[in-house]
Amino acid sequence: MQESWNGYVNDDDRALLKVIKFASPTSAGADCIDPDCTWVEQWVHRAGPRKQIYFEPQYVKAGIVTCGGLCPGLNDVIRQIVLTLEKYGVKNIVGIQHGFRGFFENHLGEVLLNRHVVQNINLAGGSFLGVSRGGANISDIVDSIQARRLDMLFVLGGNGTHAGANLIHEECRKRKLKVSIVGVPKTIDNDILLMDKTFGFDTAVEAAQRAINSAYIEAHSAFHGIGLVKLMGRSSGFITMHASLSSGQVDICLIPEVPFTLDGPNGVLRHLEHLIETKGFALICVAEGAGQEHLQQSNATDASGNTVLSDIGVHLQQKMKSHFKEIGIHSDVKYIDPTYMVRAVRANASDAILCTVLGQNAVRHLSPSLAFCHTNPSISCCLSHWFLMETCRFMVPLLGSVASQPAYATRTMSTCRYQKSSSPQG
Ligand SMILES: Nc1ncnc2c1ncn2[C@@H]1O[C@H](COP(=O)(O)OP(=O)(O)OP(=O)(O)O)[C@@H](O)[C@H]1O
Ligand SMILES: O=P(O)(O)OC[C@H]1O[C@](O)(CO)[C@@H](O)[C@@H]1O
Repeated sequence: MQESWNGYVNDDDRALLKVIKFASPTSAGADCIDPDCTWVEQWVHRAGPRKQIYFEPQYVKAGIVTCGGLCPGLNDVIRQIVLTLEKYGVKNIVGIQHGFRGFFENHLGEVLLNRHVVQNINLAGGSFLGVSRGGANISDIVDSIQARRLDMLFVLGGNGTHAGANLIHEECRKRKLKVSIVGVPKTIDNDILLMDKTFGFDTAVEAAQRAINSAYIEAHSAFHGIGLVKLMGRSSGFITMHASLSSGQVDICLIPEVPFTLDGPNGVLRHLEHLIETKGFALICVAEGAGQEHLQQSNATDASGNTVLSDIGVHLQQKMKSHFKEIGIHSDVKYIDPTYMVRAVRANASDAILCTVLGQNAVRHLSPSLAFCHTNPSISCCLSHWFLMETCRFMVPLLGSVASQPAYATRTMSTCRYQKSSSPQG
């Protein structure tokens, strides 16, 4: 007899990662593996509630950790993971404080989590558990996982965090520990090409509008005003581009993917002169990673090994001031750096929904066949399908950029949908 629809995802369900078959490498956005653009299907496990789960919820101890930089929506994901775990009957849920450091810095105790504790944490930005960079001593972390008797660990973070999560998973396998490591990709920069959109990005773009609008008003009101806004984006310009496009006020948008010259007939400074001559004012939006070639590099790295960037905003501000002084034209430069103001805010409605479904699906996939799959899963949404992807695929090489991925417009414009289920897993 045919089984009726029950709201569960079949373990053999798959989602297709890429849906366009390019006919030619010259087609817009084509990323072909050979000159014939041979079609390679990439199927991934579909995410969602499973009929059978591996763990006995009442005996499970689950941990949650947030690593890297802040991102709007972290609290929404933490909250939803806790609420969903509780729906399954898991009672022992703990938060690890301040990223991977919380595993072995003894003064950072576990935070007990339940629906009462997390009920309102989504009303604030930041991470309820705290974040940190550095401190990924894998062996110590796995010792700590063993000592704490964790059965599952939800790791929220970016490419560095996923590299760490992958190593933790491998170490657990080596020690034959039955610990399920689940990654939840987090990057405010939205530079994971496999996903429609990462949580926090939408909020950051929206929050950046205030800064852009203020810079516009300052520039517009001043005599020969030039407004300059610096936004986040270490190696990708998605926030800057989207914030500029949506504002409709930006004259010059500078992103890491597109090199530019400052001086000369095609330089930014010459174009500014033109804008001042013709419009009377100008507005520039720059991503923090743009134009690094114009600056002295320090070779310094942060605690996680990320390159510390030189300040392109301050550099542009100085260059513009001295340029207009040199050519004897008055200018009034107003510089706004709202970097942390767009990152520390609470998630907007669209990100809140994205985080809710991410949190739910991160918990839901723990079926017998997937709980300890060969490579640990990370949860994502692509072309409206929620899917599970090996965590290692979220590491550095898959990070995207505007220029290297012209197809980004379709990627960021498609939206994630979710199905509500009335089952306990729903
Ligand atoms: N290659 C790596 N292998 C193992 N652990 C890593 C690696 N890179 C970074 N980590 C660890 O992962 C954690 C977070 O890394 P990082 O600070 O680079 O942030 P991220 O996850 O990339 O997020 P963000 O997008 O905010 O930068 C840190 O504890 C760091 O030590
Ligand atoms: O100052 P922090 O906390 O190291 O974070 C800065 C970095 O974090 C990011 O926001 C990514 O999370 C980058 O865009 C930025 O370069």
